[in-house]
Amino acid sequence: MAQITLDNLAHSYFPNPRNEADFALKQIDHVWQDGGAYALLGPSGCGKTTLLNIISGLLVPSSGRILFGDQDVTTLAPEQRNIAQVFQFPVIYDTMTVAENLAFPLVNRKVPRDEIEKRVKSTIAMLDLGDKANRKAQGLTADEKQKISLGRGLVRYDVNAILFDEPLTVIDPHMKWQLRTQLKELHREFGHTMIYVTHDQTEALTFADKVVVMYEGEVVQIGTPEELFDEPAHTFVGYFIGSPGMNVLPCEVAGNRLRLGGQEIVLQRSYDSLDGVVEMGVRPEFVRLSGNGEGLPISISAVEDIGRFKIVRAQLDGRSFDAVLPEGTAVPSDARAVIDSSRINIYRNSHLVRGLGAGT
Ligand SMILES: Nc1ncnc2c1ncn2[C@@H]1O[C@H](COP(=O)(O)OP(=O)(O)OP(=O)(O)O)[C@@H](O)[C@H]1O
Repeated sequence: MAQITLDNLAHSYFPNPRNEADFALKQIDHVWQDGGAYALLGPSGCGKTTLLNIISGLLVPSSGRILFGDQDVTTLAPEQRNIAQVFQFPVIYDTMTVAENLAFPLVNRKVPRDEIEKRVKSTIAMLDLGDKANRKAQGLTADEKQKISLGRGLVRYDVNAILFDEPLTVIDPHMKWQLRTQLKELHREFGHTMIYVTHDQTEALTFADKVVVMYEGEVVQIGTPEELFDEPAHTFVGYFIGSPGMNVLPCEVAGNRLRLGGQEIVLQRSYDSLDGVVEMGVRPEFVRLSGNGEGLPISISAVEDIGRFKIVRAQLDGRSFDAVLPEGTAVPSDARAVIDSSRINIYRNSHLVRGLGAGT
């Protein structure tokens, strides 16, 4: 296992990139700690696969270096990097049995026979493929084939890292949860460095200790699930994480005063004068509704009862604005929105501004 360092990395698929937009991966500096469980999360086209392929060696970056420990591996081929990779679709041998498929990466590396037997047996048990061990892969379902693919990554124990590229896409929803939990347990037990690419926030947040959020070729935040929820570093993270996402509204900020919806809110922190586009962000979970005239005027367009909570869809200052209310909370007919000021984040040009100290 190894720490993986991305040093000044950037990649363009164009031979002569002319501007930022020509880069699928803008400049990235990042260290993946040895033994960490990371998720690489972002929408389609943000550069996740490009980054993963650079780490695995399928792609040589246009600039920058990649290090495993102290070794510069930037130009090394995938087979020289000692990495296991699991792709979106099964990569297995149809004519081999399940057990033979799992043994294959170990046989290739000349692992002793009794060790191979032990590893294959425990991988089969973990993936619940016991009754299929001696069946040819050919006749198995897509789910089962993908489980073998996962197994071929997990059966190896001496790898620098295991990379997963949307590995559960073809897996049945119920099984997804089960496999994710198993991956997490495995990580706890063996401590491999794992990098898991997904565009699904639930997958990322349940699997990873640290989530790396990408947007338009850039890493916009690296944090624990809690950090991404409490203090999104970029408005995109606010939208993308959480369901519904964070409310983001243009506003004016002076010192510790925020003006929104024709009213003033006293903030907990104070801000120097902010130029550019200034916005406030607050999670719908930190908004309550009042029926006594307190709070900001809103107009409610829908109330969705989800069971354990209600989502109130509204407009505030001409922008969409959501509130999440606990089960059983009444929605007043002339409701106004009361925002927990300690949970307001301030953004300048989409990036979080931290502000100073507690407000007065
Ligand atoms: N081989 C290629 N040649 C040219 N452009 C490419 C190539 N592969 C990817 N791109 C472009 O690079 C950008 C990043 O793509 P990438 O596949 O890394 O994103 P992604 O986040 O993995 O998306 P998805 O979730 O859809 O796989 C996209 O604009 C894509 O069109």
